[in-house]
Amino acid sequence: MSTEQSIALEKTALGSIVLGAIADDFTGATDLANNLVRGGMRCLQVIGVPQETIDLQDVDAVVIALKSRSCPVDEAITDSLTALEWLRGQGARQLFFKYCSTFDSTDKGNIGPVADALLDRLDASQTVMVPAFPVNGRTVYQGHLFVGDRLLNDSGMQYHPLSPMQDADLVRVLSRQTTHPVGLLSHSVLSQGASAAFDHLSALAEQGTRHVICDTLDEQDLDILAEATVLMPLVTGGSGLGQALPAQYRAQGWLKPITEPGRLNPASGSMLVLSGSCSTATLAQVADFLARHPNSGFALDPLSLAESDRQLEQALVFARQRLSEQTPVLIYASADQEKVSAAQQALGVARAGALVEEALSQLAVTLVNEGVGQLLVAGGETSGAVVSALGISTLRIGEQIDPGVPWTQAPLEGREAPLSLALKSGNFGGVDFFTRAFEVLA
Ligand SMILES: Nc1ncnc2c1ncn2[C@@H]1O[C@H](COP(=O)(O)OP(=O)(O)O)[C@@H](O)[C@H]1O
Ligand SMILES: O=C(O)[C@@H](O)C(=O)COP(=O)(O)O
Repeated sequence: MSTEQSIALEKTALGSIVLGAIADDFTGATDLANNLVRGGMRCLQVIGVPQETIDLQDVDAVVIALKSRSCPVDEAITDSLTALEWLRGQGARQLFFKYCSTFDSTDKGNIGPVADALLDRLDASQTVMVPAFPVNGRTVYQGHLFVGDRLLNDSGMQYHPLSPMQDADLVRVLSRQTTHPVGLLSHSVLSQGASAAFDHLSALAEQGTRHVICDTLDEQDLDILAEATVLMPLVTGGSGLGQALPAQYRAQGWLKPITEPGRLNPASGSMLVLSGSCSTATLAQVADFLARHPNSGFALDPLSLAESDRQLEQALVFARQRLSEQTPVLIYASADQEKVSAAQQALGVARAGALVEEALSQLAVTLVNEGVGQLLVAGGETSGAVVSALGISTLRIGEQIDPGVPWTQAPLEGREAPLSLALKSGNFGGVDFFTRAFEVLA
């Protein structure tokens, strides 16, 4: 650890929580919170930077969910720094900047600029970049990100509506987003263990290498990385590292023995799925749901939404009728690459996305008010829009449905029973996710 790192650590080592995390989207935040809970931490997820005092007495980790993945760079930096200051105010010993396991970003950012701003504010000289999430097939080798057996740029992510990933070489991708040197911790070093990894990071820090992309093939590599980086003021990456860090915090004596995660209240109310994700896994989940539940799905189209409110009203009528039959209902804008491109060409990328997010948010608010109690939202940006519209401020983490996606519960103003809510990352979950999720809850 460099002197700068130890000074920064000292500054953040005074208070109660162990880990403070800043997630660049809501599904990513839930994914990380889920893995921290699975690692034995008592974790609270908050939506945006809390404006009121929160009781953190029985909390080891706070994950702040931001909607900063696809917004303008300056906004992402400001929001992330505000979150950082709040977390430091709670005494976080380590900070974690959570982004997507598929490194979703553009040449402008926001991963590089936000990481730089956080490092500057912490007076720290280096951080690691560990996007891998092996249990969901995201691995990194020689700095190249794989999804299953495909390179990132051949995985479907090259067609993402907001952050198309057309380059799998993360050193090169990040080098376009920062003026600082980007290095690699290769698997050949990692396989020699935590002290070899630590020495390599220190040597790179001495040469001025600020960001280090880390190869990661499996859970064992994540354990090694967690051990090598536990004393860094700031780590960055996907939720895989989040599952490995708690054991290291425990080894440092920072955590109490493993606690049973608290159970959520029994779910109640009708079942609704809102999907604005166009990722490959979601498209298959939509198709599977429609095959299992004929006549229980309603498709939204941004081109129609742009014309008038008619389609939104029709969706509402449809949902009300089906929900009264006590079966899960799906309302989706999820569409294949061709349809998404057509909408984007006609309306612009931002407007097409915003129309869908706005429509799904309005439906969520109305239908939750009318009795939906079990809500599944597919898509990171989509979840950000829906959860914000519902005015939710905190989430308790419950049972995992599939790796990276737990059920959560959120208190809602003016309502006795909390809302059961699952926020599904675009590419996570088995093909029958939209059906099985409700069975898990039952
Ligand atoms: N049919 C469509 N045409 C254009 N954009 C769409 C369509 N359906 C959804 N979108 C937008 O695509 C984006 C998908 O992003 P997101 O919700 O983060 O999903 P994922 O988790 O799969 O990345 C959202 O902004 C959403 O509003
Ligand atoms: O790390 C991951 O892959 C997820 O936690 C995540 O951030 C996914 O984002 P979306 O696919 O946009 O939901």
